[in-house]
Amino acid sequence: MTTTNPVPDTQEPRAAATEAAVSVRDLHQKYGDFEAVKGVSFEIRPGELFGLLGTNGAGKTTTIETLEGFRRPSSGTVRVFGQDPYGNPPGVRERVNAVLQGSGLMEDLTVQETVALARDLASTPRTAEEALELVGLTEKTRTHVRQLSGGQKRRLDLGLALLTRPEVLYLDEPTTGMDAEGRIDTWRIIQRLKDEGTAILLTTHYLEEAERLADRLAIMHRGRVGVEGSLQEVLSGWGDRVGFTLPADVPTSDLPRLDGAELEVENGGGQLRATYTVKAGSVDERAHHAVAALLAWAEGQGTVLRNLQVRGASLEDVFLQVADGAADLVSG
Ligand SMILES: Nc1ncnc2c1ncn2[C@@H]1O[C@H](COP(=O)(O)OP(=O)(O)OP(=O)(O)O)[C@@H](O)[C@H]1O
Repeated sequence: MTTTNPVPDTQEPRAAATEAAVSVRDLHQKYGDFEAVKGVSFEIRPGELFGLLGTNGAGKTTTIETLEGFRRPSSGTVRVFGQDPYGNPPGVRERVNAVLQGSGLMEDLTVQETVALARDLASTPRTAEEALELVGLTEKTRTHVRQLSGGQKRRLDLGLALLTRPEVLYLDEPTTGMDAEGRIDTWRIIQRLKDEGTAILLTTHYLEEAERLADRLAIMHRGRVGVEGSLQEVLSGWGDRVGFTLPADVPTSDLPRLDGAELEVENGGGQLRATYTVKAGSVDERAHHAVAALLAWAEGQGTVLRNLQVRGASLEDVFLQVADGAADLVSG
């Protein structure tokens, strides 16, 4: 474990890396008759960041709130260090913290007063200086909360959550409202927490955030997980894209069919662009075979593949397919 912060001797040793810090098994959660979460399962180990992505209303916050112990599951189990977190019992309470969407900051307090108040409630907190330094608010100690920008308030929320040195940290859209610099700073802090062994559950609408930070991720839509796995697992299941501009004198119907590839033709700026999504064959070689077949076809036509591009699927491609309902319980 890489430790960039001093950890006092009074700290309990962190759980062994093989033991799940957080475990969610077939979680269902209902609001009255409406089922917001429909069978979600995942685990998070110490030092691991699990990214929970999804469309609006997919059930991410409901899942986090259940893990936090605000709600009992309608069915299924959630465990934090092997314990039921409902009601935030001792044994869970001291080891977990969260940055939630609606911050409970008191606008009339200064940053310093806010941190002091939170420290009073913690058993072995970081110093105020350390927490504020971690989130880049050292120069704002005397500023009133109401005078902080939206992004600075998110940083303060994170600083408060870090005071208790949580072993499990729930981050519900922690960088919403931050500028690009603030977001990158926050990613550094989150990376540091991971290196210290913190198990992190992150929800975000910024796909790049998940790409940078998540060891594993799931994309939810309407209460279900559409895809789950490491970034590489999630992307490799969705094929490589081979695209080119169709020569003006070649009709779409002349485009070749490739085994295991779907063809789409789009009109962009008066030009037709053909894109093959190649899913069949080995992940390492399928793009090569598709390009070779297309080059042979072009040569036979006496033409060239203009603006030829080859790329793997992006997380955005996968997200959009899940949101479209095209991905139904596909796992990496
Ligand atoms: N207290 C509640 N009572 C009834 N329905 C609720 C309640 N809270 C959430 N819902 C519904 O449950 C579904 C899941 O909501 P949730 O907030 O968990 O989604 P989310 O994935 O966090 O969404 P977003 O990305 O928009 O924040 C939504 O359809 C929402 O309207």
